[in-house]
Amino acid sequence: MDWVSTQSSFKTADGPRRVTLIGSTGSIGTQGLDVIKNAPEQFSVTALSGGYNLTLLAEQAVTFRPEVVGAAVDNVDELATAISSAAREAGATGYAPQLLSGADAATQIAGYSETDVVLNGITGAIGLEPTIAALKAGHLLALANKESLIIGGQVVKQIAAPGQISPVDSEHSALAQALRSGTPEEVSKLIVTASGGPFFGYSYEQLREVSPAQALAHPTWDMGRMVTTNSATMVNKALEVIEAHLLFGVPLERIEPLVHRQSIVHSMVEFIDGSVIAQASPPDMRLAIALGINWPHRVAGAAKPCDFSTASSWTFEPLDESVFTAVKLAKQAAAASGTHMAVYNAANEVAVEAFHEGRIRFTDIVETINRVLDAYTPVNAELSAEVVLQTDQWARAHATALLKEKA
Ligand SMILES: NC(=O)C1=CN([C@@H]2O[C@H](COP(=O)(O)OP(=O)(O)OC[C@H]3O[C@@H](n4cnc5c(N)ncnc54)[C@H](OP(=O)(O)O)[C@@H]3O)[C@@H](O)[C@H]2O)C=CC1
Ligand SMILES: CC(=O)[C@@H](O)[C@H](O)COP(=O)(O)O
Ligand SMILES: [Mn+2]
Repeated sequence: MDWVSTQSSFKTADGPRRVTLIGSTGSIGTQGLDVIKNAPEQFSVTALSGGYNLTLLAEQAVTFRPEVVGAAVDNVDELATAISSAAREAGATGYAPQLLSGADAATQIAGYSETDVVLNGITGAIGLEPTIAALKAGHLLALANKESLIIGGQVVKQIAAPGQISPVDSEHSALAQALRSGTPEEVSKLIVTASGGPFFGYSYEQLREVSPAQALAHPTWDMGRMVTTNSATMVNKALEVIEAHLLFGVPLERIEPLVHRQSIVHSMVEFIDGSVIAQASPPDMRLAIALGINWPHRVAGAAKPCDFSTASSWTFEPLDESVFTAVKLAKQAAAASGTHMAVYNAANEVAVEAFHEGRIRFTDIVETINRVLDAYTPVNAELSAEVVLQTDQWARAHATALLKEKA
């Protein structure tokens, strides 16, 4: 527990927090704006960064009136036109934000100085540069984009001040809350719960035949395409085990996945006296987002609590690691070197796209990660963001070539 302080020693502004949202048009981003809309006395929006959904981004901009708006599109005029037309439709006048566009817009916006908190809700390795920019600018980083921490590893940890990252991933928010119950020396185990995804109980042979539509039918959460697919392969749980290790400094052998089909207990900490502290709430990311952007303080009414007035059951069962090998593979990769997880993640991102394009089977996703890791030899260079990004590029190219051979 060396890094995310359970009480947060990181100094944030007193009073209302100014929030920058990276990936504002996605699942995390839109729920983040919902949290802010419901607590206007606690938060304001400084900057919004989206990808390609300019209609939604422009609507958000006109509603929340941030100082800066950015999109991934190449031409800034497209963004300007979208905002003018959203303003006209809403009858809004006199709003002229600073506009940014292109591949670098999210990073520039994450580093924009006039803010207190950056919610990073982008998907994938492209979140690394915004994560680093937010940390270097001295902002609290409410981190949903787990990939940036996992691939950045020690590079990100060295840039972050103690308590500068607040977890938004539901399991890590739960762990951070449970860890408030004891000292680092008193922690014996982190238990990371998993819904089990849509294919819980499937054999390997059954998994070979599943379709993209089936993989996107998550039993409990409504999320973006990448994280939903990762839940189905258990790559999401694999990434989350490594994320917990990096956030809380607990050794990998003392972090375990546990299937909990209801997604109500979001994770648990076992202490040395045999006590287990769990965090429970119905599956609603607004709770973790609200706590993340307001860390370490709770936001009243952020989400509904469990309803214990009617009978319900919570179940817990081990993950079948003979069928779902992603967690074991990630633990091996994370132990191998500081860049193996960048390879793991990049190979996964390429394979997930190929699966959704109908080019490979579901079981080929983890198989591809395995094969790219097997082919990887770390470069003999000091670990840096550049080395991580070069490794990411190598792994993408290698995975792409492997999948071409397969076709
Ligand atoms: N959704 C959830 O409940 C949870 C998500 N997470 C994590 O949070 C992160 C976000 O997930 P989620 O919200 O589901 O993902 P989504 O796919 O719903 O959203 C991704 C966001 O990133 C934007 N984006 C895509 N490409 C670019 C680009 N090149 N430059 C800038 N922005 C870009 C998208 O913009 P646009 O749509 O405009 O193209 C969108 O705003 C992931 O790391 C995920 O693992 C963690 C826990 C729960
Ligand atoms: C909501 C959230 O944090 C997701 O990362 C969630 O954990 C996905 O569910 P799985 O447990 O199925 O991976
Ligand atoms: Mn999660």
